Amino acid sequence: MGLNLSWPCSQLKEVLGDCSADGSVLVSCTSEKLELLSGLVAQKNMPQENVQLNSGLYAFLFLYTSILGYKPGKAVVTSELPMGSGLGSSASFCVALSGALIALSEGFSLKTKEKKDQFSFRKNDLELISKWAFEGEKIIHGKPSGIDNTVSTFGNMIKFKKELKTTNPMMPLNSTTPLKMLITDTRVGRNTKSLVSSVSERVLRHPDTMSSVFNAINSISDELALLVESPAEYKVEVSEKEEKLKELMQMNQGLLQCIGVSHESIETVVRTTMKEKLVSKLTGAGGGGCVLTFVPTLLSAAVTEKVISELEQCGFRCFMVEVGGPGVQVFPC
Ligand SMILES: Nc1ncnc2c1ncn2[C@@H]1O[C@H](COP(=O)(O)OP(=O)(O)OP(=O)(O)O)[C@@H](O)[C@H]1O
Ligand SMILES: C[C@@](O)(CCO)CC(=O)[O-]
Ligand SMILES: [Mg+2]
Repeated sequence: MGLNLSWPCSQLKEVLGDCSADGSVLVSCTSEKLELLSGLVAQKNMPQENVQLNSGLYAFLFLYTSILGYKPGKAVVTSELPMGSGLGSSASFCVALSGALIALSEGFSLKTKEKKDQFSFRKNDLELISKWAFEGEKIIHGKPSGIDNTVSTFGNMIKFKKELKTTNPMMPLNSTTPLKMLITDTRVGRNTKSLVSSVSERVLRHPDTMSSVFNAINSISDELALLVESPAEYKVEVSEKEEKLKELMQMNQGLLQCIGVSHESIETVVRTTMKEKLVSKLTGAGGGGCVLTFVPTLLSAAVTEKVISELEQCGFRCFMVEVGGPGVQVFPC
């Protein structure tokens, strides 16, 4: 981001007071602490165009001082994800940071894999990292569900249901077929926090209707989870499965539009891809940001290129990805 900021450890201690930093003991950021953190950031007089980064800096200072205390250190952050675009950049940032800080914290030892210089976290550590990252997400985004930090930590595909308080809210899915998606970044900036609160306001205005829409979205998620785990061995089975997936994505986009998180730019992507019978849905909080287009196994390269070129002519940016991947990993430098 081209920012280079530093705070003397003595100043952090003076402003934030004595703390018994311990990576294994989770704490939440209180509003008083947030006020102190915002004071530390405000004195850097950052340019106005960077103001949206402030919440990330509060999360950074909170996680750093809560896990490592006032130990001196240098953190360099680089990212390939577009920020504030619905790809979970805020959670990835918090997970990567928490992972690195936990790995450096006292009394912590990483499990060494056979491969030289590659380390891995134990399951309990991953849970801890995800929880710390959730605390960071709360600073950035107000009321996160926990889905983004969970996926960023554990990787692969996860079915996540926030209300499952009694049991684990997450269930890893064993996907039987690779899923390819075209990501289109509309480059329309938006903010997860304000989008989520606009949905809450709509819920207050139309509680019954919104509740029915949420139920429908829940059923789509359940159906999708079953679908991705169902085996498909033959071409015909694969294409049947893909048709169902397309239909679920299409219905999901319709419902997301209904709760007010679509955007003109998102609808442009939906219409452009629809010309080639491809289905798209917004991702993350919506309101602009990124859109996912499902890429069927047998889609020809010519059609893919045609769609990408048309989307790029609208000023959008496209990336081809496969769903799933590893979660948090640590490599010593
Ligand atoms: N790599 C990063 N480094 C520092 N801060 C970051 C980084 N990524 C995200 N942030 C912080 O998070 C904010 C964006 O979070 P937001 O939740 O709105 O977007 P997102 O996570 O990309 O999208 P979504 O939550 O919808 O998937 C940024 O304005 C910044 O404060
Ligand atoms: C929009 C949202 O569902 C994901 C943001 O990437 C919000 C959340 O679950 O915290
Ligand atoms: Mg986010």
